[in-house]
Amino acid sequence: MYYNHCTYLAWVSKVRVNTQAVLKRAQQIQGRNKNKKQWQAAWLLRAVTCIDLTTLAGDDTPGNVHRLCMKATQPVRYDLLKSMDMQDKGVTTAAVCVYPSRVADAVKSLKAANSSLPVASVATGFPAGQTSLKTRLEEVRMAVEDGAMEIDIVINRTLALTGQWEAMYEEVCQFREACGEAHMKSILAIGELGTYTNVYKASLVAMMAGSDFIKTSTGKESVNATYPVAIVMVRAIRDYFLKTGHKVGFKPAGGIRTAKESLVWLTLMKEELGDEWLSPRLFRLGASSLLADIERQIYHHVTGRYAAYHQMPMA
Ligand SMILES: O=C[C@H](O)COP(=O)(O)O
Repeated sequence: MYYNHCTYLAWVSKVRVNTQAVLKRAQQIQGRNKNKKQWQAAWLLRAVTCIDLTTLAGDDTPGNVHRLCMKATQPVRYDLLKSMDMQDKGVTTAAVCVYPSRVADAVKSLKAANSSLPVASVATGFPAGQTSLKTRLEEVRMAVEDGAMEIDIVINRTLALTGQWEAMYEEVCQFREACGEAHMKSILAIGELGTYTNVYKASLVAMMAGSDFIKTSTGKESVNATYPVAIVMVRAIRDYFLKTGHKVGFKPAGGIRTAKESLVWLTLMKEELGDEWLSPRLFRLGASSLLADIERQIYHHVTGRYAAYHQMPMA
């Protein structure tokens, strides 16, 4: 057990979220992105280092996973990095993220490239989580066995929506155990949780059960990473830290496509949780199509012109 049962149940049952305050704060944060132009490239590079570069498609093959891995190891064109004197700083994304059946391909590609980038894998019946517990646990173990160092589990929304928080806690504890040494990120699938109060409660339960990160979405729900939901989740992280001393990371994911959005996410982390949450140890951006726009903005910063997407290697 990661947390005293009775204390945690009492805490979860008392939770109430003030929706108006959350919406107001989210609005403020979006207007707060006033990074000075000369610092923007540095912030964009910071965003790159926090990306879990993702492919989660039915037509994933060893070939496109290999390209993804190569892009993750060299996410920004060498000439652009050189112009910013960053070519020797080892700029990579934080991880690559793939389906369990593609973990071995990603591990092989990164190893061949002499890269120590971690492979993350979604598991536990991603995205819906509607398979037997036995199957979900086995999936985690197999992904770890294939070399995944990070596992993105999906929580059981049925348990959350029916208020079975203790049962959810027990399940996530079992996922934690199945992960072994691998880091565990718990995906709440906020688009299916109904209320902000449920989002806060699910965040608490996931953290109490030993999650290293809590993550907004699978990218497959109709509502994914929104700023109001992020406020609720990062406040839960802050409250949990103040109460227990444990620092849990945050991963917004799903529908994040533009450099501008990545800057808002960084601002949100800095203002709500502080500078320590601005590094890949405690912050990730889960995204399949964000890097191209960031690289274009960096190109613009360096050259004063915008590049066409085809001028950037696959992102
Ligand atoms: O975990 C990552 C998400 O699945 C990525 O979603 P996205 O394809 O909308 O960027």
